Amino acid sequence: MDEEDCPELVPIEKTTDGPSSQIPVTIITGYLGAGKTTLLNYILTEQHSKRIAVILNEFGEGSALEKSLAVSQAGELYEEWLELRNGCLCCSVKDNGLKAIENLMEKKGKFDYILLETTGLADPGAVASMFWVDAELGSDVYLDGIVTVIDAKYTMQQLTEEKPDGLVNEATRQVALADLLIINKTDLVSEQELRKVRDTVGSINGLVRILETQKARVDLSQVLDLHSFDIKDVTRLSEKLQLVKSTHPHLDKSILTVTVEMPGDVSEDRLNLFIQDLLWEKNLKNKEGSPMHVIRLKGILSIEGKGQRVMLQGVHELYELEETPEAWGQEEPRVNRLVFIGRYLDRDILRAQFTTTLLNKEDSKT
Ligand SMILES: Nc1nc2c(ncn2[C@@H]2O[C@H](COP(=O)(O)OP(=O)(O)OP(=O)(O)O)[C@@H](O)[C@H]2O)c(=O)[nH]1
Ligand SMILES: [Zn+2]
Repeated sequence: MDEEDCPELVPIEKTTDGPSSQIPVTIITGYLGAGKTTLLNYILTEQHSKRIAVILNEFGEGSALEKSLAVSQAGELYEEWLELRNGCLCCSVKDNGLKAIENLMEKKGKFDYILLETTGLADPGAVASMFWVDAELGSDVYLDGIVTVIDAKYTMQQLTEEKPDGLVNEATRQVALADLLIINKTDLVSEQELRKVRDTVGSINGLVRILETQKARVDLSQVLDLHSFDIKDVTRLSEKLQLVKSTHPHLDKSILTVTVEMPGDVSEDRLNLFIQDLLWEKNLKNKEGSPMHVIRLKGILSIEGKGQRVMLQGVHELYELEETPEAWGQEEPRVNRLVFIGRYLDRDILRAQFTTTLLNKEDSKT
């Protein structure tokens, strides 16, 4: 096999006994200056009963915590964790936060939630993927969700920014990967501008839940414990996937959401081939000949020989199929629902291609 073409990625087998014994991590992402640190400072200073550990990518100007933390500022990387009055822990790092999480785990027992801020230009997919592939980290923590903060005033400009290499820009990637989207700085725009932002981000990511804020003042319960990647709440996921509609592009060359729904059972082998063709080989093309580029993939599947619903999760080239505790009912029609978020996606072609994973009568005879 040609090693160059084929990434060394395999579907992940879960080795732990589920998320219950692990600490949830929420990734907070968003373009430069959108309000990520404001959100985290708000959470840190707010009274709540949770013991949250926060990893800031670095302290911005005028941060409420800046003064107290200057004391522990040693070198490039703050190794020191500051314990706040409300029981939270805080540190700041300059590189990606995974090292910080590893160090943090030495303080296990002192906190029950981790919030990780990425830098404004980070690809949250890359950060998210690390939780999946880093087995050592993965046994201590699990990814709860990706929260993207956007700036109501500048987001349209950021989403349309052209990258010289023709790649998807960071702002769009962050919106595409979000499980929760916070439209911040609503004080700076009119109701009309806000509606445009809402419609545009909704056209990119048809799955995302949207909140609107000033100074990132959110209800914490809407941000934490989303269970976006695990099988904790399959019923809700199934219902949610039923409601998601394919979207129409609002911006040139934009990313959009495509949904495919098909009754029947799929063959697990053919399903893996379909996903790998799409995510790894990238040999599915749209009508114009551009290779489809999937950023986020989610689904509930009915796999041959399995009594339980199977959940599909994908971020960039990584994906996972996991059997859920929820069984198909006796009389219930078995149906597959998939949601794709990405660029150059063509619904008809995806549907046609997905059909090849379905079992027909011939198959079931053999
Ligand atoms: N007008 C207005 N300004 C806000 C709001 N929320 C945050 N800001 C300001 O926006 C600036 C950037 O906020 P940060 O929280 O540092 O943004 P960030 O996303 O962490 O920025 P980077 O880490 O540098 O990418 C700060 O000066 C905030 O005070 C808001 O709702 N309205
Ligand atoms: Zn920040």
